[in-house]
Amino acid sequence: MGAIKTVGVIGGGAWGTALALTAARAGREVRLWARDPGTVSDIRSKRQNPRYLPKITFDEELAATGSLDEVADADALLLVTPAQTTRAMLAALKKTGKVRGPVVLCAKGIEQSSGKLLSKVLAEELPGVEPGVLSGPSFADDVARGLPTAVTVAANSAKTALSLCEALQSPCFRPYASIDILGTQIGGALKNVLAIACGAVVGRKLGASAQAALTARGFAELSRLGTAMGAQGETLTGLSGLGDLVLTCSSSQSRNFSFGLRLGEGFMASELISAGGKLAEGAYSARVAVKLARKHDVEVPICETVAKMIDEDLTIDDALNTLMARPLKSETAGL
Ligand SMILES: NC(=O)C1=CN([C@@H]2O[C@H](COP(=O)(O)OP(=O)(O)OC[C@H]3O[C@@H](n4cnc5c(N)ncnc54)[C@H](O)[C@@H]3O)[C@@H](O)[C@H]2O)C=CC1
Ligand SMILES: O=C(CO)COP(=O)(O)O
Repeated sequence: MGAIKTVGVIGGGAWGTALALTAARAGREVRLWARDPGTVSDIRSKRQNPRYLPKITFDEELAATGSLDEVADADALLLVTPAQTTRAMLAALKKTGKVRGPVVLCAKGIEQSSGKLLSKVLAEELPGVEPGVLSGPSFADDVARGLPTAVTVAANSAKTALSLCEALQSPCFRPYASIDILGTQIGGALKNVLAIACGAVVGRKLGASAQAALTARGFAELSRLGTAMGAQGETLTGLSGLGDLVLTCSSSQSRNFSFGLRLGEGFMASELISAGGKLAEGAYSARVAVKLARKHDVEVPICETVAKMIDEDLTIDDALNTLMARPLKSETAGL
């Protein structure tokens, strides 16, 4: 593929808008598709997305539109709608008949109905289109404000990964190229589930030691599943794995961590989910992550506990008892 001059961003939420700004700062011509007409008009007329990025006014002018046709033929597309909408969005893109560049998956999750990674969903819906994955420790608000951020950008070929990195690089945004598409997706999907557990521990005031233990044991789960599925070790310890896990497990800026905080404070998951509120992808990925782990014969007790808190309203105290009462395990091989 040649140099990327135009970037189409699909999704006018916090992350889609932040990535559109990133591509604009990198000198690309950017077209941003948003489902909500109010978002399109706010971005066009006020240079703001008040619903998803409150109190931020952009220096950059973004060409926002409600028409997928106007975006689909860009040199590269960033797909930035929630993970569970990926298949429908790809089908809608296919209908335009215009997709020609790589499609970079920016959502963090696993398809609930099939247990498939989003790259597999892409291969099924738009066969022949080059896949990409963008993931790593990056809060949309930080990125939109131009704070320094580094992420992993993976593609099947080094050439495509590098050209995507060049298309997005700016003084405040540093992408690292990778050819590990699979591994780059696993960290993003699992860290959201693990961040819910860390938030719950903090919400229940169980202390910083418990939070650190959970983050480290969470990383063991992410690594075991990633390794079993074929991820590269450097990916799991890199930005999209350990990097994003550390960020999300330690900050109430994370929506997944905040969802967990509420669970720790005594709210039931069913109450929180029925009240709507901000997107917490981990609530949708927990059960399917457990199923994926079973398929690969891997133990993921923290993810399993989060899945029970979400699907069965297991309380934080019962969750803690379940984890602490597990049979003793060795931390190292050979014991
Ligand atoms: N916000 C962040 O800091 C980051 C988010 N992500 C990931 O990006 C993905 C999107 O997250 P955000 O933009 O933050 O969420 P958001 O809640 O801010 O925005 C979601 C956007 O998707 C649109 N949307 C919802 N359902 C839709 C559907 N059925 N069809 C089409 N559009 C639909 C909404 O209108 C909204 O524009 C998630 O998977 C998230 O994990 C990744 C890195 C950072
Ligand atoms: O993925 C993110 C940071 O890397 C954003 O995390 P939350 O979706 O939990 O807010």
